[in-house]
Amino acid sequence: MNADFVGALAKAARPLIMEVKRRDADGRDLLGGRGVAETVERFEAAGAPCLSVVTGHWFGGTEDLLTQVAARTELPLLRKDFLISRRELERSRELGASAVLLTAKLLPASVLARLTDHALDLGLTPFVEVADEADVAAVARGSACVVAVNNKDIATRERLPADPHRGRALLPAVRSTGTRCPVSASGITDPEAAAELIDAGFSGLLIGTGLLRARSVGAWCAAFDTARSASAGSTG
Ligand SMILES: O=P(O)(O)OC[C@@H](O)[C@@H](O)c1c[nH]c2ccccc12
Repeated sequence: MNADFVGALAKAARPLIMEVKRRDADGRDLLGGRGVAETVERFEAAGAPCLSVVTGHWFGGTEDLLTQVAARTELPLLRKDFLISRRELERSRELGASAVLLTAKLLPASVLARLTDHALDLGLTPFVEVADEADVAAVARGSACVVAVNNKDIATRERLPADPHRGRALLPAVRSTGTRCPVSASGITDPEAAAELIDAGFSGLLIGTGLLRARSVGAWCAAFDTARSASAGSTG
């Protein structure tokens, strides 16, 4: 269905991209015995505007996981994988993705630009992940992209703890790409910290582990809402 990913995120009451991921970087199960259908239902019930689906094998993902999620929801889907070719982007669209991960750290700038253009030609939103200023400098067609700061490092296969300050420090550079949609991704587990990132100026957050491990996604989101209204009250 390839629905509008950025539009859905922009109008969401809770701008949380909720992620379906089978395992963490150390191979520990994240679905907690739930099936894909139940996981999608939990996220939809909590008002997710869009979902991320990890098809990357580091995290126990497969293409079939995207097919399964796409069969169960109309929400716009981000395919999270280390995509490196035009063919993979075409395949992502066939499988039902609306947005595709392009990892700046992994791709030479010219390839990143070419894949960004190809994604846009296919009607897919480029979700460009950056981790430092050099990555940000390589972003092409920023105004048409989601630009997401990854708080973890792919060089260590995301096994080391996240650096939550990375996003704040990089935000001015991220904005200078022209993106309408700066996102903070990875390692966000606590609703108060999530609310602070929105306060700091991110338009969306991508959260996998924190929500998959939450006993109740609804309660996590309610705590997020409370933390946001508390900070809105304190700033006037
Ligand atoms: O589970 P976390 O810490 O909330 O992280 C989500 C997401 O950012 C992470 O899964 C991710 C970041 N970069 C990726 C690249 C491929 C697959 C997955 C990812």
